[in-house]
Amino acid sequence: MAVFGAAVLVALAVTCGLIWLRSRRLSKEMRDIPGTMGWPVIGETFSFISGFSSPAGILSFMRDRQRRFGKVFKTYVLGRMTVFMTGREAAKILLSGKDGVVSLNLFYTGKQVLGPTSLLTTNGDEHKKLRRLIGEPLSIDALKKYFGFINDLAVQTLDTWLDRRVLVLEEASSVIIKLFTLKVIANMLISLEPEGEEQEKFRANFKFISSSFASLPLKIPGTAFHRGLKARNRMYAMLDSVIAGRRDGGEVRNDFLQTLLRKHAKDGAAADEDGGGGGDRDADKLTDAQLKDNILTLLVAGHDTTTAGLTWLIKFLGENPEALQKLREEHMEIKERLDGSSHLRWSDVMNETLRRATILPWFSRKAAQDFSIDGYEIKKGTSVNLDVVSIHHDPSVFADPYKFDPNRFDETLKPYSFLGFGSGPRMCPGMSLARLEICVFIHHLVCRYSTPAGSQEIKQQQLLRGKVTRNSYFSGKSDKEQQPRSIAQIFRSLKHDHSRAVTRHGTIQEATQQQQLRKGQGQWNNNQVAKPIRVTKKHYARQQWPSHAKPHMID
Ligand code: HEM
Repeated sequence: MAVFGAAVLVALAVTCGLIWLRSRRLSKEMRDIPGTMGWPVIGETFSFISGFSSPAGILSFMRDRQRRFGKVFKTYVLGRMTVFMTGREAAKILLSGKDGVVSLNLFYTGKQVLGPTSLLTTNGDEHKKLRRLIGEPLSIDALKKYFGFINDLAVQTLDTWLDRRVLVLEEASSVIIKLFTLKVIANMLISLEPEGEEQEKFRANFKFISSSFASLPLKIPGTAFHRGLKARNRMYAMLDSVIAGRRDGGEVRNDFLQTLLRKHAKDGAAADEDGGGGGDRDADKLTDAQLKDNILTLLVAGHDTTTAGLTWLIKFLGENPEALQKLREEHMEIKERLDGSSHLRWSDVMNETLRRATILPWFSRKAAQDFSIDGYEIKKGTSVNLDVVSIHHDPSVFADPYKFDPNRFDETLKPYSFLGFGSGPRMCPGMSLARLEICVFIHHLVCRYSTPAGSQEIKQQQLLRGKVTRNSYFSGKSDKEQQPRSIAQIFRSLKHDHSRAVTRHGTIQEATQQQQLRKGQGQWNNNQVAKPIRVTKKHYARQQWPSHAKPHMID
């Protein structure tokens, strides 16, 4: 076993060394681009991680280098020579997709887990075709039918907080993921029931898949990558059986999978794994392999991001009572009008959250051809990253950029200045679903947890008294016993806890990435997003908290 371990370590060291040498050669070829490669093999990875972990987040790493080298600089981080660039002009070149200048740059582990026909592993015409075929069931109109399910689940999830005296932001995030975002997306894609054995199996497999995405590329039993691939196989077996059930005519559901199965059946029959045999007409149909790869892709890309968006939104609202009050007034009005068929219209607060939090801090691409930017030549094959955090905090576009000010979205923004959902051919196809989920959740949050009129000072008894049940909410009853809960109190504790987390570890996202590094899972994918840090019942019982997630007792 020890010999085997040593052999793996030697192989890893040799691979890292070779990658480093290749990167040095590339760096020499691009000697005009300012920047530093840092230490041999490690490069600037430690500064990158420590910048990431600072209160200012990745912005501190970027700002420091932008001051020294300018808007385009090279560095060696996370096992790659990479060129960071920022600004609206760079965004236009990298995101507009014009002339196929760049392609998406996913880590090896991500590619293997998501499969060769995922939206995230394809480029060019193949990618364009997939976007077209998959995008339709994610349009606003197509999503209307999920409103009822999302609405019920939001209410149920919020019910779990009703009797709490303490809410830790990381825990809130974990509840949101477990009870809301993951269930919404699994139900919307394949009608997975929110409770039961199948849901449990699905969640367990999904957890392995999620963590393998950002692991070391070792396909050895016991490693996160190996576990992830195994879980992927189990997930695909489950999808195969669901697909077979639908085709046998046993089950007809009103979900994403059914829409695609109906649309992409070959002459009324099933599409084959090979995707061939049907002539030109079938070139525009999805194969089963494409269907499965992309269901998994939507799951992976769709639930962590939405969870992070919701968590940050809760944090910012807690810190900005004025915005919270305005939002509450707006949503109380919506609530008056809500008759099951109205839609929620609200976006500024969410856009401002996505600007300040910048859930995907940089977008990773690979130069598909030589191109120039700001007078610098970028060679084909170079890893290039668009630093979105700096764009979102550019004072020439966003005055007082660190202020949480939803009103700034009342003005028309300059092109490529807000990239919360990206832009161009890779713009987020799940944007409408994410907006719907967040909007419905926040609607119930601000309507049900209230600050007593005219007072920001909430008494503990008010917080603990009474319970707003789902029925009483929908029946419109609002007697004192049913409206006493204070969102301000909860937010105050969230703010307290999160400011600690931010001070010690940067952001929720970074804290998680650090955890993964500590666990030896090494590198992460650039597109990785926030994961909850678990605070379990045991922690409460023993009063032992993960150091960055100590809860604040309200009383
Ligand atoms: C608040 C929630 C979300 C945020 C902030 C977000 C953000 C983004 C951003 C910035 C991109 C572009 C990345 C790039 O250009 O490299 C993207 C792409 C993507 N998103 Fe989202 N997203 C969210 C929710 C969702 C949901 C709910 C889904 C699935 C239903 C989803 C699926 C995807 C996919 C598949 C891509 C890749 C598209 C492609 O490469 O063509 N996202 N997302």
